[in-house]
Amino acid sequence: MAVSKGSEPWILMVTARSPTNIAVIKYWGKRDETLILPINDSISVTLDPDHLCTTTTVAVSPAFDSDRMWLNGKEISLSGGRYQSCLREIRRRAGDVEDEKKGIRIRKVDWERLRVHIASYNNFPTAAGLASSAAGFACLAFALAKLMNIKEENGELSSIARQGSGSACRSLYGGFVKWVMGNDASGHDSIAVQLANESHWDDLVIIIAVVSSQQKETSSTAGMRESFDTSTLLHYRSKVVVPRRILQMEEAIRNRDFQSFARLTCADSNQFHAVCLDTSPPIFYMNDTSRRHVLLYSL
Ligand SMILES: Nc1ncnc2c1ncn2[C@@H]1O[C@H](COP(=O)(O)OP(=O)(O)OP(=O)(O)O)[C@@H](O)[C@H]1O
Ligand SMILES: C[C@@](O)(CCOP(=O)(O)OP(=O)(O)O)CC(=O)O
Repeated sequence: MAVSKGSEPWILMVTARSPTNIAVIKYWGKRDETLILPINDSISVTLDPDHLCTTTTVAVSPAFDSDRMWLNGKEISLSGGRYQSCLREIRRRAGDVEDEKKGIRIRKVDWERLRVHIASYNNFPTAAGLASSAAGFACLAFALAKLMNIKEENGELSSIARQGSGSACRSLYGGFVKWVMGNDASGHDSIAVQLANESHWDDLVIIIAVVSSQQKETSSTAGMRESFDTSTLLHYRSKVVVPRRILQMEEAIRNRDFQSFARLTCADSNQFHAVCLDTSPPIFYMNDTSRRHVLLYSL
């Protein structure tokens, strides 16, 4: 039983902050939509949390009668499969929690019954192509894991964040991160691993130019589903191009070889947009400003 010394209803809270990550070899396409298992490995750079980040507070109290969430101040529904998967996976692993000062003791079994409230803020545009789902679900998984005293083992937290949004598994680590696609149908081997920490290449500067803060017309989830179903280029890319590029990108990062890093990043981003164009009906994520910049950087 969850108990407290006093008669007042108690509340326990945890606040966490997670940065977003930008893929330099992109994830686009799932082999399993429910578990969120990708068709290729991907590599990203995690940004400094002082810039683009999510801040999430999670709270538990016997006074709460349902799980609820507010995103950027507005209540959102938690009925979507992704939020439910994260909550279920976290509750399954929850441990005992004791707060001696407040006189609160929560046993492992209590977590099935106790409800949580979640408040999350992104300090950058949501659903606009800046990986809000990555920072958001990484932060959610991390904050809930702290609240419920979960011991992180073998990338388990990255596997839970992945079930919220694929790219989120990479935001749990700083520096350069690879999401290994894995082979197993259970998804246990589809986790993120750190390739190099944030100090490895500390004179690398990332500039984020926000060319539009409007919500995208096609979400990443819907877009990659349509590409998977209709684009032949996507399947060629995932089987032939990406495995080669992953090795080249790992080498470029290891050697801090900016020429190769920039060339591969631009080539992979352009191929991702080519896959979107090869999708039926085609998807356009670039606007006139981003198109002008792609031309500028290719010169
Ligand atoms: N802080 C957050 N906490 C939990 N979920 C979030 C948070 N921020 C965004 N999301 C979820 O992620 C969705 C947006 O994901 P989507 O992949 O479409 O856009 P993005 O991640 O901003 O861009 P991209 O994937 O192209 O980089 C939102 O509609 C919401 O469901
Ligand atoms: C273009 C991308 O940013 C797509 C990210 O897609 P999401 O991770 O947002 O998709 P879901 O797994 O369906 O939530 C490339 C990348 O981050 O690797």
